[in-house]
Amino acid sequence: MRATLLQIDVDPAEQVADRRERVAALVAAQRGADLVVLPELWPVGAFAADDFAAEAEPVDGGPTAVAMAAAARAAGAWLHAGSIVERDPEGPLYNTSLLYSPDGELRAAYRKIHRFGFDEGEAALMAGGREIVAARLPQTVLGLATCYDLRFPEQFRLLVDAGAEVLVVPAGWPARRRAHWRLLAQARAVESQAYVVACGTAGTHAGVEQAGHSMVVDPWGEVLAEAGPGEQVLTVDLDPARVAATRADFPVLRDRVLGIPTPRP
Ligand SMILES: O=C(O)CCC(=O)C(=O)O
Repeated sequence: MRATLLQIDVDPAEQVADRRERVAALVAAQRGADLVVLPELWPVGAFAADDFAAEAEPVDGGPTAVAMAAAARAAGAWLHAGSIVERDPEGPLYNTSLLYSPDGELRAAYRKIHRFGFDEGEAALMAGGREIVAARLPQTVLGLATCYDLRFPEQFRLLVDAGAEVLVVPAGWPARRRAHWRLLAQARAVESQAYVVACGTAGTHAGVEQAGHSMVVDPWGEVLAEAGPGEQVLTVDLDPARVAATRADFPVLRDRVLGIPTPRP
């Protein structure tokens, strides 16, 4: 299973509509990939909170959704289109990831559960999702999480319980915490005995330098491929059978002890 990560440079000098068109062409050019992955909030920038409301769009029929559905069709690949600022018809904004099949059908939408910003930015402006999302592909089962979610192992346990074998994590991770990015991606892979496909952005927007260094980690925790700091296309072959093999050879997930009550001193 060939995965291609598109680590996009989110440059505020580039208009959102221009970036959307450029990225759609880049996705469409990835023929031969089984799965193409984009980062978190690449149209607007994960830290461009002042622009969230203006750039918010619906999941059905919004400009990014339309462009990504067409790009998935052109590439003939599954497309995890990173995330958009979703404007729900009921009002709230969400940080929502979109997954398209090779025929351009929307197969899953995941609203980021853990909002980043400590009462500012995304945490103040967006609502949080309440649903664990896993999606079956012909080759494997994807588990969806976004950026800050990487810090919350309990979400990944629920994804494992939902059958996930490849954990896809689009991000807009700051360069300042690049060491955490690598450590957490490897930790989630080791504890889940699953692949982690972590795709971040490059460049600097809203004054926040991005970490880049998108990576694919295997179920043993080894980094199979890693990008540098700039815009980059990173392609890696995954073997979904390695997930079951790792879980069978070293069956820690089987040894989980559940239901121990939490003491209330
Ligand atoms: O957890 C972090 O250090 C970064 C999280 C983040 O930037 C985000 O979720 O947008």
